[in-house]
Amino acid sequence: MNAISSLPPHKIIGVAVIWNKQEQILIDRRRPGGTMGGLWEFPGGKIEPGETIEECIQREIYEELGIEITVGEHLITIDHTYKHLQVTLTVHHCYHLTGVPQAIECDEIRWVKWDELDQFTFPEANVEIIAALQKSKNYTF
Ligand SMILES: Nc1nc2c([nH]c(=O)n2[C@H]2C[C@H](O)[C@@H](COP(=O)(O)OP(=O)(O)OP(=O)(O)O)O2)c(=O)[nH]1
Ligand SMILES: [Mg+2]
Repeated sequence: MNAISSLPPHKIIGVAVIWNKQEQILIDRRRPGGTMGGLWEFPGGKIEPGETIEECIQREIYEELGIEITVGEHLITIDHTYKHLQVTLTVHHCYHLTGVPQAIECDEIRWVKWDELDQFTFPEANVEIIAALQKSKNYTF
């Protein structure tokens, strides 16, 4: 195998940190079995051709959870290489507008406080997202 064919696939992902009025964040549990099955994540998914990252996030959140959100400021962009997969996660703060979140494409969903995130197991790439989030919250309050 040469160097090119051994490169893992690269996915460009829009990711949402969705806040509600109670200052909670929405997390979802990935379905068992698949890539990173059973781990918790911030909802989101792959960008489609011609889409901005904000449009991608809004579409994915409607498809996965059936809710409307406003996409707000950029939090962080993470490039991470897993064993068989490379991801670029572009993360935005988002605000819940309407609809009750439904587990359409995941196993389970939960609203949690930012300081409860440590109690859930996320993919490796999320360590930096959670650190950025906790840092920004510490500075806000
Ligand atoms: N949505 C989301 N994905 C994450 C996070 N952290 C993390 O490493 N990822 C990875 C897991 C997936 O490989 C990818 C998300 O893309 P996706 O949801 O479209 O991927 P998937 O594997 O579920 O879908 P597919 O390729 O089978 O269609 O990014 C996170 O916090 N949120
Ligand atoms: Mg997804």
